[in-house]
Amino acid sequence: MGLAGVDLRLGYHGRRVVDGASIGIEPASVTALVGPNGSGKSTLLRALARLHRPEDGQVEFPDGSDALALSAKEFARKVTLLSQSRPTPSGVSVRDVVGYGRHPYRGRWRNDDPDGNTAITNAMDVTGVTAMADRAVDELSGGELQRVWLATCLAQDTGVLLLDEPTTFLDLRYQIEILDLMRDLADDHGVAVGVVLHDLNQAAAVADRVALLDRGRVRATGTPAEVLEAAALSETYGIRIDVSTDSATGLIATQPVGRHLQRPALQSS
Ligand SMILES: Nc1ncnc2c1ncn2[C@@H]1O[C@H](COP(=O)(O)OP(=O)(O)OP(=O)(O)O)[C@@H](O)[C@H]1O
Repeated sequence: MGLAGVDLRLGYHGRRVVDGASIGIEPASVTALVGPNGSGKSTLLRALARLHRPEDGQVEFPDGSDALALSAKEFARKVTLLSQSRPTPSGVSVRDVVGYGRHPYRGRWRNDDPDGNTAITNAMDVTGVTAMADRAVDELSGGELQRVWLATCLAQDTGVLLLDEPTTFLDLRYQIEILDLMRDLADDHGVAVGVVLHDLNQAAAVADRVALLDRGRVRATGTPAEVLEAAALSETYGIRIDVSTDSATGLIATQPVGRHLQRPALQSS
């Protein structure tokens, strides 16, 4: 299961912010969306998740079927989005919030969802929130809450997982764990992962494919080595960005260059 946006035109109150963007979120693969603030990454991801209605263009599954034609429940069994801003419910336990992820499987009866408890337990386990299962979500730190929302998405058990800046608020350990988790989901479970990342080095490390957005258009798509290229990045972000390849790992490393790097102490080292 994957998902594609084809020639999407998206805007707010008549102002066009994404103009003819096409992007494929492939199964068993991680696709990273990168680009400057305001380039349209979140809007594009929200359109793929059907939370932003396109003015033009299609959202479709790999067989060409129209994702906009499914019922809300059918769509929610296939695609989920970890978005940047979700209102935090007050007085609701972590376990119950993670259980929200099961809504597409629940009907009128209690035992409509035989896989529910296992899905909830697994999702809490891999995101490291099991120990806080009985705490109220409005008492959690930003990073803890971020992991609970991720667990909610995982409990939804979809073939397409869209993540908008999932490492924001997280300490280094959980940033790395979430990148690891994305790879595991793609490699071991065939999930199509689409993720907005600001850290280009994280994008280079985790993604199979990168899409570089620039003022509402997809400027380049391809492997990290093809897309994370010094001239294109420097022009897109409006600062000098050096790019190198680690000879041992083959990983792309990007280094934005500012005056703070030109201090004598750094230059002599
Ligand atoms: N709810 C909204 N109403 C009006 N304009 C919006 C709204 N949300 C986003 N925009 C505008 O749409 C454009 C694209 O925003 P979007 O959030 O998609 O960019 P982004 O690349 O995700 O940015 P960032 O890196 O800052 O999160 C911006 O100019 C933004 O001001």
